[in-house]
Amino acid sequence: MTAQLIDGNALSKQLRADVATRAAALTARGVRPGLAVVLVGDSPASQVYVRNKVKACEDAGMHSVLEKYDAALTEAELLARVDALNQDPAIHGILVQLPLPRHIDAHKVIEAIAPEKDVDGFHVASAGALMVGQDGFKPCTPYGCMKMLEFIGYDPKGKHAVVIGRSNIVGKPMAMLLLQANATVTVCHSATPDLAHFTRQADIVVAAVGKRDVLTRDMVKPGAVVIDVGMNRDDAGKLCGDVDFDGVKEVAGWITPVPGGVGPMTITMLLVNTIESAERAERAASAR
Ligand SMILES: NC(=O)C1=CN([C@@H]2O[C@H](COP(=O)(O)OP(=O)(O)OC[C@H]3O[C@@H](n4cnc5c(N)ncnc54)[C@H](OP(=O)(O)O)[C@@H]3O)[C@@H](O)[C@H]2O)C=CC1
Ligand SMILES: Nc1nc(=O)c2c([nH]1)NC[C@@H]1CN(c3ccc(C(=O)N[C@@H](CCC(=O)O)C(=O)O)cc3)C=[N+]21
Repeated sequence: MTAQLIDGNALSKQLRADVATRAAALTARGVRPGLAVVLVGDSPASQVYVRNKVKACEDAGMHSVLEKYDAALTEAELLARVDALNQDPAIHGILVQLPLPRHIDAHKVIEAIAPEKDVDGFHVASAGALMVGQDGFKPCTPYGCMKMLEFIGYDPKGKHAVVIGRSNIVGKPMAMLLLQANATVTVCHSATPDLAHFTRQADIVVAAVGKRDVLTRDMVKPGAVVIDVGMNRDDAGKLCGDVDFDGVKEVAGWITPVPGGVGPMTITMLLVNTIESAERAERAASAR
């Protein structure tokens, strides 16, 4: 059996067209949706991602501001910038690219972002809202993974989902969203003794570790949906995920590629959250 591909580029194209329509409508009503992306330091990988985000914004007809700072920027200076963006009515979403240099406390910076502009969904208020089922921004990567399941018409209800990884930005919120969608969820991590024992039972596997070949074909139940969040480089320097794609595609029912899978969906959901934020800001202004 050969798995069907879940095309993150194709789904992104659909969803971004809707974002562009909403952006045009908002702009026509005098509210140009705006995203600020803040990058500290000059890691080449971050530069690429950040440029992609800004370009995606512009393509959707949204306003975007890229603020780049030297790695020596102090925490106080960064907090002051975040505060200025919180006050700026032209900005509806603020993204501070992670990781930050070691001398800056990332938690402190994320908590400084106004929750109504937290389009990354990383603020404790957003995480709390997700946990208790209230309105708030969902983290873009897991949100994008849920959209991919929806796209293929796969309802997680009653299914066993295994999430590999428990970070605050991917694994934990992914587990929460799957739980909300009525899956039975298992979360595995570096202290899980026999990963394959769990993944072999899974109808849905989400790999979010950051290591190549974490999931191989012997670990996958035939027909399972396999979502690969990982972003790694192989020995030749080529981009690859956490999943041994060539092996796993022979047993899985569905699989996401890297590149062209979850990565573009993350950027798409960032645009979706930003447009949603701008629409909320417009409603709040008209209610005043
Ligand atoms: N496509 C996209 O849009 C995005 C991709 N990424 C990529 O996704 C990957 C994960 O990112 P992120 O969540 O931030 O990473 P983290 O490093 O924060 O988390 C990795 C998780 O994997 C777990 N882990 C490590 N080794 C193993 C193992 N051998 N078996 C099982 N679990 C293991 C860790 O366990 P423990 O908690 O015990 O340490 C941890 O929970 C990275 O490759 C990253 O680049 C991230 C964000 C967006
Ligand atoms: N505050 C913050 N928010 C983030 O959302 C965030 C972050 N920090 N730090 C880094 C991670 C990583 N991340 C990716 C987004 C898109 C692709 C992406 O578009 N990938 C393309 C390939 C890109 C390439 O060719 O290198 C693809 O998979 O097809 C990858 C990774 C967002 N992150």
